[in-house]
Amino acid sequence: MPPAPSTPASQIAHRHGESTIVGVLLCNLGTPDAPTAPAVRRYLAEFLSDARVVEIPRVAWLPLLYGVILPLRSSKSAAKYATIWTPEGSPLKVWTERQAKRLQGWLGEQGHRVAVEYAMRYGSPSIPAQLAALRARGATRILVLPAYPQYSGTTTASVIDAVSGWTARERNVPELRFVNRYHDDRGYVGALAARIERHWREHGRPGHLVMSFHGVPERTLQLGDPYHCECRKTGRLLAEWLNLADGEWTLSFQSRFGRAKWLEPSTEATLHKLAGQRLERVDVVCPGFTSDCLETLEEIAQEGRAAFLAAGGKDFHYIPCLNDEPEWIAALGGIALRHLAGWDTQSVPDPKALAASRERALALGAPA
Ligand SMILES: C=CC1=C(C)c2cc3[nH]c(cc4nc(cc5[nH]c(cc1n2)c(C)c5CCC(=O)O)C(CCC(=O)O)=C4C)c(C)c3C=C
Ligand SMILES: [Fe+2]
Ligand SMILES: [Fe+2]
Repeated sequence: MPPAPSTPASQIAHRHGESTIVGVLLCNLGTPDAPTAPAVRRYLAEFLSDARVVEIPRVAWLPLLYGVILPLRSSKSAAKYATIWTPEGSPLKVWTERQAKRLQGWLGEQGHRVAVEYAMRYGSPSIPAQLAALRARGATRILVLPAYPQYSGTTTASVIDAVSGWTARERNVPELRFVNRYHDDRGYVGALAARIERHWREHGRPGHLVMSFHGVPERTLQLGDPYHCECRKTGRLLAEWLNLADGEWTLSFQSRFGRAKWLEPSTEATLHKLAGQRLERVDVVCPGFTSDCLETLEEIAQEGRAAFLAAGGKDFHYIPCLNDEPEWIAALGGIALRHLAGWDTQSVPDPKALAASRERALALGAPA
């Protein structure tokens, strides 16, 4: 909070010397406030007018967005959201909020004094609002932790843009660090493997595992976006961890949008192909999504299942996302701590340790 203009200078100086804290901002994509056409329209308008997401010149794209896409898609999408909505709200928001709370708890248990908040790139609570909230809690150093394990210009870089937009308007900018990726983090891949193995202990192993990642236009790969390579690496590491042979798993890309060519193979085509192979069962996991959301619960668990069964597939299991699994919270904590290295996050010092260090200092002749 900036001091009120009338605050005496002596008090301002005092406030600037107040104790500080390290903040962590867990940033996810965002989701509508309600499963209704107007709320979905507001959300999609903000999301799809981000030039990081749709890389088409604004003069060509905005008339198409406002004239065709929003009028057609908002109510169709709202009907899909209605099928996954929970009493507490949109699953993406519910899980992200829970992850932030659990991460705060985990870091506290490890003896770290850190303020954790969550934010949404589109919709609420916004990144600027939550950076301001961390500031209000006394954070002078902030780690920005996107909920995306694989870096993409369409997602991770857009979070960085939003943070930069906020700092451009601030006078006393906190120290900032960004986590750009953790696609090959042992904690993350291990938490995914634990999630899948638990499913297999309860239900047996499937004939085939599909790892479905959110797609992006193929052009982004040609332009140097590392997303495709990072998805492939996550897939390979996960398959190794699960001891899957080459023919036992497929990596695919879902959520195609628009007419351009997107990364392949598509999840839809992959499920269609597998349905024809007389396998006992196919499981689908979505490793790029750390929280269940519309893309996993509706597109995969509902639409994907229906398409697979309609094409002659026998049995389909959707394996839920990491959500608030304890292994995942510990992995997130490990990722945060590695990026916080050198920033003092220790809890209020133990009075005994303080007294002992004062004794040592006095013995060395330091002033009391
Ligand atoms: C228009 C192009 C899109 C790109 C590029 C894109 C990349 C991308 N998205 C995610 C994660 C999520 N996307 C979600 C929903 C969603 N995505 C797009 C479009 C693009 N995404 C749309 C239009 C929508 C909205 C839903 C719809 O109308 O179909 C979600 C779920 C949000 C929720 O509320 O549950 C997530 C999560 C990633 C990781 C990514 C690039 C790597
Ligand atoms: Fe998306
Ligand atoms: Fe989708």
